[in-house]
Amino acid sequence: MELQDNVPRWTPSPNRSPHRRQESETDNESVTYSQDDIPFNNNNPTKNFPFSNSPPPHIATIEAPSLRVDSEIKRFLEMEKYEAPPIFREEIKGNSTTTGFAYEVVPFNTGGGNEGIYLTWKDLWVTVPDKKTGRRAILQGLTGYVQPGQVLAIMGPSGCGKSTLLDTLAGRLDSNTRQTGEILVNGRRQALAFGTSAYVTQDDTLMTTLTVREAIYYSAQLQLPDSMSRSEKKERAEATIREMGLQDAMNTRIGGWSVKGLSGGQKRRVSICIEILTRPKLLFLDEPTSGLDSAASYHVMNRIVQLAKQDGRTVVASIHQPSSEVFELFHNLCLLSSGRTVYFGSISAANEFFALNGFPCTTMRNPSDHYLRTINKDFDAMLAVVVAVLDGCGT
Ligand SMILES: Nc1ncnc2c1ncn2[C@@H]1O[C@H](COP(=O)(O)OP(=O)(O)OP(=O)(O)O)[C@@H](O)[C@H]1O
Repeated sequence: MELQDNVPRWTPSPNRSPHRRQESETDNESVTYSQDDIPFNNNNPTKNFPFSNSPPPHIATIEAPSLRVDSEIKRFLEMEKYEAPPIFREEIKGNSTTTGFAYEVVPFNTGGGNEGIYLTWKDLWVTVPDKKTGRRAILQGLTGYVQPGQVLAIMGPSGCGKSTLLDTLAGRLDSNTRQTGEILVNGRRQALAFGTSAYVTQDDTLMTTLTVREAIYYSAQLQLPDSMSRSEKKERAEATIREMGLQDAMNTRIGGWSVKGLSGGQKRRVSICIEILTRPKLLFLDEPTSGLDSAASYHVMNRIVQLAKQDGRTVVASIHQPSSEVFELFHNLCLLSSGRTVYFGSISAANEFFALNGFPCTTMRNPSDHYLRTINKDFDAMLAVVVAVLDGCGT
């Protein structure tokens, strides 16, 4: 199948769209789509899962998904269109044999001062032991970047590899995993210097008997360097509490299952506070909004985005199912499915990308719901059974 230059590799051509198949079996007819042509269809659930491994007959003509980076990142990665800083061009000259685009395209600052962190990864593979096949790939050739002042959201169905990608980038993989590919910090293969990054895990492991003030103060005393005086550490702790909007809860006990204390959202913010006390330039957040209602999620994410913008921090966050409001806070989106990149690019271009590929998001729909539902194939087997049963009943 011939592909147009500017469309992603896995794009089904309009002539081979499943929707067109339903309407006509002749390949020469031209078909146009409106937004309403391709809604999620409860009467025909199979229509909703274009990335099925074994699609039902009427969508069998879709190309097998060779999921790669989207056209947006490809555009970004084209050197001639990218105004690279001089030092960056020198780097490329010195590596003329380098073919990977992470080297060639990502703007970075090589200064060692207070500049932010440009993190890029290229052709990242992670495998784990597997009884049947020896090893199983859980990340398959991922490529992407995140830059200072921006928040990258890693999204995808459960088990697609979000936490694994986060762990890989943060250098926290389990010992039974194997990793290949490149991770570059400011354009170079180097380990993150001590104190430059922080990782907020999914679980809030906090001392339930402490108040917010105590938890953050003690953490500041323990984490901050000896070169800082006691009062400077106290000042830093207070500033951080304010940054995360916890000043009104300063004297509230954290609490747990037996003693009521902070709300779930406040606990998340205390966990984040503790990790950002040292002012890390790079922040990894695993599901920062898990267990939070949409208002609390918005509050937490909004604070994080503000912190990224105001201090030029680089933030990578895995996130399950953000509301529209939360989704719009992010700068870039890395959408994964079964360990592969489905989409990598700006939040604003994601809609165009899905529409271009025959799955436009209707205006009233939450875009993140739409993308996740479009790429999720976990329940295809069940849906195929349902369709077969319905067919058997003559419905
Ligand atoms: N160390 C490991 N050994 C074996 N399998 C692993 C390991 N780490 C991850 N996996 C598997 O890799 C897949 C991806 O896991 P991961 O936790 O990254 O997914 P996720 O997208 O974060 O999921 P969720 O949204 O449910 O938290 C899963 O099938 C998981 O079982």
